[in-house]
Amino acid sequence: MDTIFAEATPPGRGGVSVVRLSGPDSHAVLQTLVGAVPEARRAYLRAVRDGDDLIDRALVLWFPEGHSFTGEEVAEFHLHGAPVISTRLAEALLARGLRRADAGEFSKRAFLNGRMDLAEAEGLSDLLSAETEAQRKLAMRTADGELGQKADELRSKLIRAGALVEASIDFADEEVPEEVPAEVYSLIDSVRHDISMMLKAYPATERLRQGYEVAIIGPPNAGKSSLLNRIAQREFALVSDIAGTTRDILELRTDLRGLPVTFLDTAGLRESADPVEAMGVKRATERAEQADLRIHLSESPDVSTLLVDGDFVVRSKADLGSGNGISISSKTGEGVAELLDLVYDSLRIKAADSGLVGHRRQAEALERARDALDISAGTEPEFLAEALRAAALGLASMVGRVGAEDYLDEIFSSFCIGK
Ligand SMILES: Nc1nc2c(ncn2[C@@H]2O[C@H](COP(=O)(O)OP(=O)(O)OP(=O)(O)O)[C@@H](O)[C@H]2O)c(=O)[nH]1
Ligand SMILES: [K+]
Ligand SMILES: [Mg+2]
Repeated sequence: MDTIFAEATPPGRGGVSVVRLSGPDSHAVLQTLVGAVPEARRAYLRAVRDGDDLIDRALVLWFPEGHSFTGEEVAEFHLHGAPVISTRLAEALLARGLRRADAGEFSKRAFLNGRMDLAEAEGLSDLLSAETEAQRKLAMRTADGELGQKADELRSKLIRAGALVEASIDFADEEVPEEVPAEVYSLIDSVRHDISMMLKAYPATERLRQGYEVAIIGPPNAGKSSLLNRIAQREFALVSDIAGTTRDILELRTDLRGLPVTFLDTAGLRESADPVEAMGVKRATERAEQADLRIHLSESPDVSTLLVDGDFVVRSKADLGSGNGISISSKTGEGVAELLDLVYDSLRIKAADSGLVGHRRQAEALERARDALDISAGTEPEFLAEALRAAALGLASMVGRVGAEDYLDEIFSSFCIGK
């Protein structure tokens, strides 16, 4: 392993800028730059010098091997937050043979050194990209190792069941038939139950992690773009009295009381001779079908073919006249807050079904464990033992204890530089 470094704080001016080093040369390089290396894991104010040049007076931390984020020797410089200072330090580090870290390389080293499992790394990546409170909570649980703990709990049950089965094989002789103790089946049942609960919650967890989509659809001139602008509280989409104004899908990312919700403004739905508008209508239809919810907006609500249970049928331009059902006016703002309440309530119910497994990779590993445990009573002990081993392997791969190689690049490249 070589020694890497990166600015851990975002580039630009700020109060403090943190530069982090990791690898076997960290101690030696730190010593050259600051003289006496600080006591482990304590912040010391030190003059950072490259020869005669005083680069900065900075807080310096030293983490010995085995006691750091990456598991390697790590040093941190908390510099004054001016880009010229971190650039000057980078120059001094490059001159001493250190290399700039790739995106996610610190975390990848932490994984390779057993400082975190793969699910924790995925959680960390989610945490860094979380935009709302609900996403933060979800990511924090995974980053904190909850999934790994769960996997260990289930694996130890399978290992116990496996040991009981092996014992029954060893003790069986020619005359006495092999008898699998009842405890084996109760252990398998309990693991199967927990796995199926986790898999059941997977789609809801994945949705919450990625964020929800709410499509605003309806005929041309219904006021869809006007509603989007009301929600955005700014002139985001083009509005005009010409039918067919919106063609592309516009995405408005919002934080709806802690839930990640992207509202989609779409082309007005109608048969159009204009090929460009027709493309817009096709896109609108396809995207609306995939959305978590649809707001069917029109001046005189009628049932659209895209209506799905749980959608909202909403009358627009309430300032121009009254009618039944949910109605809004994007001109006066009437009814918009109430509509957002309804959307929030509906998505909150979906979010409440979420669990811990929110990545396809994790779910697929869990499915392998589930499938391996699909065994009927009276299965030969040898087969049973093999099935238990396969299921334990599925759980181990869920947290990357085995078979992680294929995913490393994909997972860690999504991190930022310096993480
Ligand atoms: N009085 C009134 N007029 C509205 C309201 N909402 C939208 N309008 C008007 O209705 C017309 C169409 O509004 P848009 O928001 O462009 O409608 P749209 O559904 O996005 O239309 P397309 O993109 O063409 O499908 C514009 O002239 C808006 O000013 C409303 O609440 N009250
Ligand atoms: K319009
Ligand atoms: Mg529009």
